Amino acid sequence: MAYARILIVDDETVLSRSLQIDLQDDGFAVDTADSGEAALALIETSRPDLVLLDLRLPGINGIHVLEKIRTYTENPAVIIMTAYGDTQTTVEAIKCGADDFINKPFELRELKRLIHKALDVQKEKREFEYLKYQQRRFRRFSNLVGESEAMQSVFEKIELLAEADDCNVLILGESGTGKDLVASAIHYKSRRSKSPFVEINCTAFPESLLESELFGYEKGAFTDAKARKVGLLELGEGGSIFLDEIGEMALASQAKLLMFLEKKKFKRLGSGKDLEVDARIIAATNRDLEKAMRDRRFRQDLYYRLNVASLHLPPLRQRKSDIPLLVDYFLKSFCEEMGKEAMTPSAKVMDLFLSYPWHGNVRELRNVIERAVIFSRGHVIEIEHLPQEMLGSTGKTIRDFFKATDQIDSLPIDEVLAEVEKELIENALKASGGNKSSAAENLGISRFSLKRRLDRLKLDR
Ligand SMILES: Nc1ncnc2c1ncn2[C@@H]1O[C@H](COP(=O)(O)OP(=O)(O)OP(=O)(O)O)[C@@H](O)[C@H]1O
Repeated sequence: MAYARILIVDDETVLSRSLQIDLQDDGFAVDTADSGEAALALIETSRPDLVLLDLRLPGINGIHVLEKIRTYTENPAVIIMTAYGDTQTTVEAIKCGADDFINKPFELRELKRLIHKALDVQKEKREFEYLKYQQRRFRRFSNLVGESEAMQSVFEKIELLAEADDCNVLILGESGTGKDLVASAIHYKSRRSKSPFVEINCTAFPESLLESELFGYEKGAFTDAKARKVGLLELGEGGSIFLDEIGEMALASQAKLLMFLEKKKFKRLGSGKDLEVDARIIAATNRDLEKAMRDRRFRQDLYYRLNVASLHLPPLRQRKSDIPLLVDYFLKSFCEEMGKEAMTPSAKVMDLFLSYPWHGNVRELRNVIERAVIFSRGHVIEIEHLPQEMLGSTGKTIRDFFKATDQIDSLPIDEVLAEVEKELIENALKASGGNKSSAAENLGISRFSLKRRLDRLKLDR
C-alpha cells in the first residue's frame, strides 16, 4: 500500500524509535505512542493504516486498546508484538480481532513481511468496502421509468435476464438511453444481488491499465507493480461485472475477456496460476458492433458469446409516450433534492418536449429539467427556463418551422431544406460527440454521404 501510515505502540521507547527509523526508510509514515491513552488519542487524529501494538502497556493495556480500535469506522490493521510465553493474551488478542502477531525479540525482516501482508489484506478490505458503498448508491438510483410498449418489453426482458443469472448480457442503445440503469436492474433483481455489482467503463483506462484493472497483477509483473493487485473480476466474485462501452475495448483485451467468458478462468498479469471466478458479464455499448466487426475492431467470437442474450434500448424519440412520465419523475426528484415546491411544465414546454428530437436521450431530458428547476422561481416551467440550443437559433424547432407554413411559403424550397438538413446533421454530430461514423449511422446515411453534405453545407470546419 503506497504511503501507508503506521503507529507503533510500545513503552520500550528505544525499540519503537529504532523501528520508526527503519520503517520510515522504507517509505512509511510512522508515529509512536508509549501508552494506551496516547495511542488512542493518536489513532483519532492520524488515522493509521496499521498499528504495531505491544500488549503490556502502562495504563490502559493492549487488549483494551485493541477493543477500542475495533469500534472505529476507520479500522486499521493490527499486529500484536508479544513476549514469549504470553500465549494466553495472544490468543485473547486474536479473538479481539488482531490481524497477526509476532514474538519479541523478532527479526526485522519477519516483522516487515507481516506488515506488508497485513497492509495488502487491509487494501483488499477497503476495496470491498468501496464496492459495497457503490452498490448502495446504485440501488438508490436504479429507478427505471417508462410506460411505452417498448419500455414494457424492456422490463419484461430484465425480469427474464435476472432469472437466467448465469448467461452474459449485451445491452445496446444510444448514449443516454439508460443502459447503466438496466444493467444494475438486471443485477439487483437477480440471485447475485447480495454480491458486488462492479462497473468498469472501458474508455476510462488506456489499454494496458484496463487489463490490470480487470485481471489484477502480481508484485513485480511490470516495473510499477510494487504490490499485488486484485483485479475487478475477482472483486466481483458471485456478482456481476458491468463492462460499459465494450465497443471501445482494445482487441488484445477482447481476447482475454473471451477466454474468461469461455472458461470462467483467468490469470493475474505476471502469474501462471489460473483463478476461477463466478461472475456474470453484462456488457453495454452505443456502437454498432456489427459494423465494428466488419471494420475488424471487434472480435466476432466475442460478439457471438455476448450476444446470446441481448437487449436493445430504443432512443427516446421512438418512445415519446414516456416523456410526460419522465418529466414528472425528474421534476419531482429535483424539486425534492433542491428543497423547492412542486413544479409542472407549461403546455408550450410540454409540446416542445414532445416534438424535440432528444439526441442525448433521457440523459439530455434529465439535464434540461435539472437546469429548469434551478432557474425557475415559480411553480411552472416556462420556455425561458430551457436552454437556448433547444429552441434553435430562430427560437423554434424544425417542427415549429414547418408548422409556420406562411414562413415556408415565402422562402425558396432549397433554402428551407438546407436549413432542415443542417439542423439534423448538427444535432446528430452533437449527439455522437463529433464522431462522423456514428452520426452518419444515426442519420441513416453513409459516412461518405455525410462528408459530401458537410462540404456542401459548409459545416465541415
Ligand atoms: N428509463 C429511465 N428512467 C429514469 N431515468 C433514466 C431512464 N433512462 C435513463 N435515465 C437517466 O438518464 C441518465 C443516463 O442514463 P444511463 O447512464 O443509464 O445511460 P447510458 O445508456 O448508459 O449512457 P452512456 O452510453 O452514455 O453510458 C441517468 O441519469 C439515468 O438515471
